[in-house]
Amino acid sequence: MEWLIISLAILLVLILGGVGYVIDKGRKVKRLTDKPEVAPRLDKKSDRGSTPDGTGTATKTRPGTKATGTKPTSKPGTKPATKTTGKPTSTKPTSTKPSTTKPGTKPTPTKPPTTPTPPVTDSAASTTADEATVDGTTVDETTANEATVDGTTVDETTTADPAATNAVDDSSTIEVPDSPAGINDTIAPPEPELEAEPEPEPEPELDTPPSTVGRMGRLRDRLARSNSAFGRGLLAVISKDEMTEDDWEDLEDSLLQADVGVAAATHIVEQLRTKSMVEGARSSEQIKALLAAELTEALGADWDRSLTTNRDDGPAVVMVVGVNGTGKTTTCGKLARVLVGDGNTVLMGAADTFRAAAADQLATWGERVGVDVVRGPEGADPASVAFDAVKAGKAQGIDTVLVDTAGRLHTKSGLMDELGKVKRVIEKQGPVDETLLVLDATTGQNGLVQARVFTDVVDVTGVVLTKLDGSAKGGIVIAVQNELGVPVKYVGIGEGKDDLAPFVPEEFVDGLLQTGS
Ligand SMILES: Nc1nc2c(ncn2[C@@H]2O[C@H](COP(=O)(O)OP(=O)(O)OP(=O)(O)O)[C@@H](O)[C@H]2O)c(=O)[nH]1
Repeated sequence: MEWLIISLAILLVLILGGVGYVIDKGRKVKRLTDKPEVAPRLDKKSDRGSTPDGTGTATKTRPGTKATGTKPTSKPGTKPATKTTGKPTSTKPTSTKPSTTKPGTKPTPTKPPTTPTPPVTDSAASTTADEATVDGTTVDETTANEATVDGTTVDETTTADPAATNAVDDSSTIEVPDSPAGINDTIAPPEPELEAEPEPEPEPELDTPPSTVGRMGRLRDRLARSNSAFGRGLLAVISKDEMTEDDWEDLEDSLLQADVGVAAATHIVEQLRTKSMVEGARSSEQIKALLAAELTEALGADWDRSLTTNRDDGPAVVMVVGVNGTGKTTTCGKLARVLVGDGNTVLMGAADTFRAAAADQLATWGERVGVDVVRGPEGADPASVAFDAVKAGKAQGIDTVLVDTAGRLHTKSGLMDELGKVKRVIEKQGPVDETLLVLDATTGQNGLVQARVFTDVVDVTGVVLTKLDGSAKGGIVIAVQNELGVPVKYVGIGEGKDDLAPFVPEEFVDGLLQTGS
């Protein structure tokens, strides 16, 4: 009996042992078969990681976040390890979406590829830790990391969700190279194309204006053509064999028609009659010679027609004034050429701020001979422009500053006062050496009325008689001088750039009577 009990006990132990072994085996088998079940849980978590906002997934693909050393897969769609270390080849410089950050975490600021960003591994690690928390279950860090590094899971996610794949790709684009050298290799900005050195503009060829010496003589034919009626009328009268009383009267009429003026015409005829009688001149050639001498005398052969063009203590200042359209600006331009041709340095001041084109016109004239123009904005105070021009001329050691002024009607007292102001303001810099009144020869006696008003306001030192080439009334020169008591210093005999000549009475008369031909 005792033996039987012992045998049963042994049998029981054996049975229990066998059962235990089987159970244990079964558990092991179960554990083995249960392991894949973990994956769905982790997959689920991975899915959550790529939640609708698309964040998290990209971070998970980063091999840099590996904690267990599990081999990353190299399936398509996953980023090769080299990319996480910032290797340049697949970096997409355009894709720096902050969507690669997890909700609640600070979005990675979008930065240009060259801007260093925080190390990816740190960010990824913290993301992994966050996941462990977000999961809501107690997941040890290793499991969390496993989830992170489970290439299969990630691959499934990225394959299933193209957007997530993009996110993965995008995430890699914000990764920075390990070294500055890497940066340079990858995203060095394209070499800026060196701009071709601009060809230096060729120096404009400057004109060399011809000397003014004998210029009027060279232009005598043009003067003769214009005044041919005047000249022919005079010659026709004096070509008679013997001058009668009527002939002397006809001669006086011819002078009056040429705008010589009554007093001057009467004086000229009286002088001529007397001299021809005294000298016994009878032939037309003799009378013609006497007439030429008389006209030259009337033109004031002794007048000082020189222009002050430089001074020791600063630039000579020449102001150009007159009514609208007489040719002031043109005269300034031509005069600049004359002065340059005579060896002076010149600066022009565009004080005609009323007519915008005047300054441009002046600049064009200046460019041809290398003369600068000081100008102000349209409508600027002409006095201040004139002041600035003279100041600049002084600073630059210029010989002559030419100041063009706006045309103004002599009847407008406000405008005439303005002219007085311009002169006074210039005088704060130094004296105005010359005030040239520009008169249009074709306006005849009306020009004299204008001239009188101008001389009252500004001290006119000389007259420029323009458009003499288009006038049959060359006698105006005599009238102007007699009326104003100031000499005609220059005459305009055409629109050409060098058609301004210093006035020389002998040559004027020569052109008129064709005595030299
Ligand atoms: N035929 C001829 N035309 C001239 C002469 N001088 C000037 N002109 C012309 O006269 C016109 C007026 O000349 P501008 O110099 O513009 O006259 P301006 O006095 O400055 O004019 P405003 O500024 O409006 O007062 C232009 O067409 C010139 O070419 C000249 O001696 N002969």
